[in-house]
Amino acid sequence: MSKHSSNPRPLTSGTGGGLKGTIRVPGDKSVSHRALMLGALALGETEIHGLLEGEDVLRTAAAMRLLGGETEKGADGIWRARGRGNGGLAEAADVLDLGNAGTGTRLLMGLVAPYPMTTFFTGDASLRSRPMARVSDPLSQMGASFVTRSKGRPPLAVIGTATPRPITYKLPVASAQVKSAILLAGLNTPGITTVIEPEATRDHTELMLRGFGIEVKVEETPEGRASAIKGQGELKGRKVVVPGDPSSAAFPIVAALILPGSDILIENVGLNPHRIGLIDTLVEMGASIEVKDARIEAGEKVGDLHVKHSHLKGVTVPAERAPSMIDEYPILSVAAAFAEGETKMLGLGELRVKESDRLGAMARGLAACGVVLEEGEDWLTVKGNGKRPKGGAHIAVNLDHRPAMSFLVLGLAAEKPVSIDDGAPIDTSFPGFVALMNGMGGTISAVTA
Ligand SMILES: O=C(O)C1=C[C@@H](OP(=O)(O)O)[C@@H](O)[C@H](O)C1
Ligand SMILES: C=C(OP(=O)(O)O)C(=O)O
Repeated sequence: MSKHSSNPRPLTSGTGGGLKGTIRVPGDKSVSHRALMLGALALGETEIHGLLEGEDVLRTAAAMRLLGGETEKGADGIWRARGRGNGGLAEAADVLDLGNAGTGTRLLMGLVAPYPMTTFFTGDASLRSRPMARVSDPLSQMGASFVTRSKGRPPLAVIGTATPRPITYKLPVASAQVKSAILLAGLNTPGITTVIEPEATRDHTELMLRGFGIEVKVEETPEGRASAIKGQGELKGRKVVVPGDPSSAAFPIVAALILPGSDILIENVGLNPHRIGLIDTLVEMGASIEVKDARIEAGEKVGDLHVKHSHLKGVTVPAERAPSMIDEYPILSVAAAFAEGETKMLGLGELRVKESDRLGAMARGLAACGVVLEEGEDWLTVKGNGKRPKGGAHIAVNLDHRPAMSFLVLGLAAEKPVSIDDGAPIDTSFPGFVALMNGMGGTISAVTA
C-alpha cells in the first residue's frame, strides 16, 4: 500500500518549452539542521541567514525548543538561536516529532545521548520505517541505551547517560548522519571521540563545529578519514550563512539539460567538494554546466551555475562517488533516461533505506514511463536511446520528496504528461519548487479531481 501525507496534493507536469531565467534555490538542508542544533545550544546569539524553511528543518527548530534552546525567525527574515552552552540541554517534556527527517532524527539522537535524560522520537510513516540501529549501536558503546520498535525503528527512546565514554568508531556504512550523530555525542563527552570513515562523506558537521569554536581534527589514515572531536569545549554563537542546496539545485539543473532551448543561471549554490558528485557526473555526460564566481562564504564553498540544454551521453558512475551525490541518484536516473547509451550507477545500496526505497521507486516509475532499464540489488542501469521517453504514467511517491520532484522534471520533457499522487512531501526540502520551476517556463500544475 502506498503512503501519503494527511493532505495529499496530486501534481502533473506536461511538455513545455525551454527554461529561462535566473533563480536561487532554498538553503541547504544539511547545513540548516546543523546550524539550528549548534545555535540553540551555544552561548550567545547565532544569526542564521538563508535557513531552509522546509518542514524537516522546522521540525528540528521545534525539537531544539523542546530541549531548552531558543530559535525564532525575526521580522527581518533572519533566524536567531541562543542556548545555555555545551552540556546545557534540558529534558524535553514531550515527544520530538521529526516528521519525515532522517537527518534531524539521527543527529539529535547523538546530541541528546550524553545527558542524564530520556528523549522520545517519532515521525511520519516514512521515518518510522527507517533503520536507526546504525546510530544506536555506536551511541550504546558511548553509554546510552535505547528502546525502539522492531529492527531499531522509531518511535524510540534514547535513555541518555550521565557518564558518557569517548569511542573510536569505524563506520560500517558511508553515512554523514551516523558520523555526525557520533561527533555530536562527542561534544558533551570528556576526551576525544573519533569517527573513521572508509569513504569520505559530507563534512558540514566538522566545519560548523569548528566555526562554533570546538576543536575538531581531521586527518587521512590508512583506514580512511578520521575526524576527532575534543569533548566539553564551549560553543560560542556566530553568524551562519546557509548556501543554496546543491541537492535542490539538481532538479532545475537536470530540467534545463533535458528541455531543448533552456538557458538558466542558478545563483549561490553550495559547492562543498563532498556534495558535487552529480555536477561532475553530468559534465562527464556532456552537460553544459559552468561554475561562475566560486567563493567561500562562512566556511562553505559557493558559486553560480550557468546551465544550458545539452545532448547527454551515458556513463558509468563508480560506487566511490555515491557519498558525494547520494540524494541525487533519482534525478540523475531521469537525466540518464534522456541520454544516448547506457548509464550504469553502482554502489546504490543506501538508496533502499531513504525516505522510500528510491532504487525500486525510480526503476518502477521510469519503466512505467517507457524507459528501458535493469535493476540490481545495489545498482541501476538506464538504457537511453537519446530520445525523450514516452512518459504518460501516474506515480505513487510514498512520502518521498526526491522521486516526486524527479518525476515532475521527467514530465516536463517527456512525450506525454507525468503525474504524481502527492506533491506535499516536496515541502520537506524544497518549498516553492513548483512556483520556481513554473517561473522559468515550467508546466507543473495541480491535478483537480
Ligand atoms: O548528513 C546529512 O545531512 C545527510 C546525509 C545523507 O544521509 P546518510 O548519512 O544516511 O547517507 C543524505 O542522504 C541526507 O539527505 C542528508
Ligand atoms: C535522505 C534525505 O533526507 P533525510 O535522511 O534527512 O530524511 C534526503 O533529503 O534526500
